[in-house]
Amino acid sequence: MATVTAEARPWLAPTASGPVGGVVRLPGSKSMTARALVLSALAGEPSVIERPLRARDTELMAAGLRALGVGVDTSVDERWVVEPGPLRGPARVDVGLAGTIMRFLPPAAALAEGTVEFDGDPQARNRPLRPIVEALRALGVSIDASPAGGLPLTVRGAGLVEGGEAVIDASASSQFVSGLLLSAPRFTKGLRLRHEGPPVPSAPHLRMTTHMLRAAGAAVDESVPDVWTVEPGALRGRTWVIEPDLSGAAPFFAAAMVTGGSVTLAGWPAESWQPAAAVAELLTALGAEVTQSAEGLTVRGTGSLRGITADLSEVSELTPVVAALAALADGPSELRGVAHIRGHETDRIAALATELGKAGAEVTEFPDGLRIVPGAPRAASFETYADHRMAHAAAVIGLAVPGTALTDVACTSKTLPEFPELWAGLVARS
Ligand SMILES: O=C(O)C1=C[C@@H](OP(=O)(O)O)[C@@H](O)[C@H](O)C1
Ligand SMILES: C=C(OP(=O)(O)O)C(=O)O
Repeated sequence: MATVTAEARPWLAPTASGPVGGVVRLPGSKSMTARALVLSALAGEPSVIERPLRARDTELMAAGLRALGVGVDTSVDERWVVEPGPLRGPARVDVGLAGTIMRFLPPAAALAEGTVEFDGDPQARNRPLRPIVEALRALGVSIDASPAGGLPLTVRGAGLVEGGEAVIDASASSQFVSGLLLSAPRFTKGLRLRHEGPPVPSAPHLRMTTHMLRAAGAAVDESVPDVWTVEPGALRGRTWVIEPDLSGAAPFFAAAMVTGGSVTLAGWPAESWQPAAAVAELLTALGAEVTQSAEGLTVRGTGSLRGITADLSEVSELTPVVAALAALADGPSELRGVAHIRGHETDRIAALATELGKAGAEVTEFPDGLRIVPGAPRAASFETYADHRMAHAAAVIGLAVPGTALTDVACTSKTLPEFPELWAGLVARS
C-alpha cells in the first residue's frame, strides 16, 4: 500500500534566551479523538466531535472509517460529524504509524461484510499486533497476518463477530485491550477479556476507554483486576467534547521547567479523562510547580530541575520528554517500567540512549528503561526516527543547548502538525 509521509524537514531547535512564559492553545487529545471516532462510527445515530485533533493519526483514522462505509465529515476544524452506516469491505486502511489505528480498527473491520486490508509506514510493520490478532481469531474472526504476526493484515469480515471469552497478553500495549473493548458492544455475545502476562502499561488509557464506552451507553465491568466485561448492546451517538492533548502539552511544560518560566495550557477542564494528576506528580518530582485555575493548567519552573527515580509505566508516552529533562537535571535519573516503548514509533529506549548520549549525557539502557547521568551539554544533530516524541525531546534539549539540530521535525505532524511554529512562538517569548 502506498503510504504518503511528509518529506523530512531538518530543523534547528530554537534556544531560549530567558524564562519562557505564556498561554499555549493546543488541539484536542489524540487518544480521545481516536476513541470518539471509533465509538461514533459504531453508534446507532450520528455524532459530533467538538475540538478534535487534526493530525496525521486522526485524519488517517477518519479515512479508515470512511473506507469502511462511515460518513466522517472533517471539513470544519472544530466540529467533525460522524454518520454511521453499514460497515463493508472491500476496503484498504492505511494506518500510517498510528498504534491507535492498527489496534482499534481491525476489531471494527471484523464487523464489516467483506475483506479489509491494513498496512502502513515501513516502521509500522515492526509494531506489535500478534496478541490482538490471536484474540480476534479466538473470538471467531478470520484474519491473515504477516509471518511475524503483524502488518500487513487482512481481516475477512463476516458482518458479525460472535465474541464471548478471550485471553490476551497485553503487556506490549494497552491498545490491544482498548481496541477490543471499543468494538465489543457490537459483538453478538459481547466480550469477557482477561489479561495474562506481565502488567498492562498505560492504565490511564484503559480508563479513558471504559469511561468513553460508558458515555456512549455501553455496560462495562472492570471491577476484577485484568478482566474487562462488555455487554452486547447498542452504542449511542452523542456530542464528544475533546480535551486539549495533555501528552502533546508535555514538551511545552518542559520548556517552562528548563527555563524557569511558566506555561499555561488553555482550556483545561475541571474534570479530565486524561491523567492530569499523574503528570502533575511527575513534573513536581522533577522540580516544577503545577496548579490549575480557570485559565488552565499551569506549570512553573522553579529554577531547579531535579533528577528522579520513577516508574513511568502509567505515562509511558511521556518518556522521551522526561528523559530530555533528566539529561538537563542536577543529578542522575532512573526511568523504569517502560519495556514496551521499544515497540512504540521506534525503539524509544535505544533511540534516547543514542541521542541523549550525543548531547553529552551518560546513558545506560535497561530492558525496561534508562539511567541518565547529565554531562556537559553539547550541540548535536538528533536523529528523530519518524517519532514525534523524539522530536519533542530534541526540542527540549535545544532550549538549553544552542546548535541542537533535528534531522526531521515534520514527523511531529503525527499528533501536532503545528508543533514547529507553536514551539518557535513560545521560545520567542523568552
Ligand atoms: O490508547 C491510546 O490512545 C494510547 C495508549 C498508549 O499506548 P501503549 O499502551 O502502547 O503505550 C499510549 O502510549 C499511546 O500513545 C496512546
Ligand atoms: C506511542 C504513541 O503512539 P501510538 O498511538 O501510535 O501508539 C505516542 O503517541 O507516543
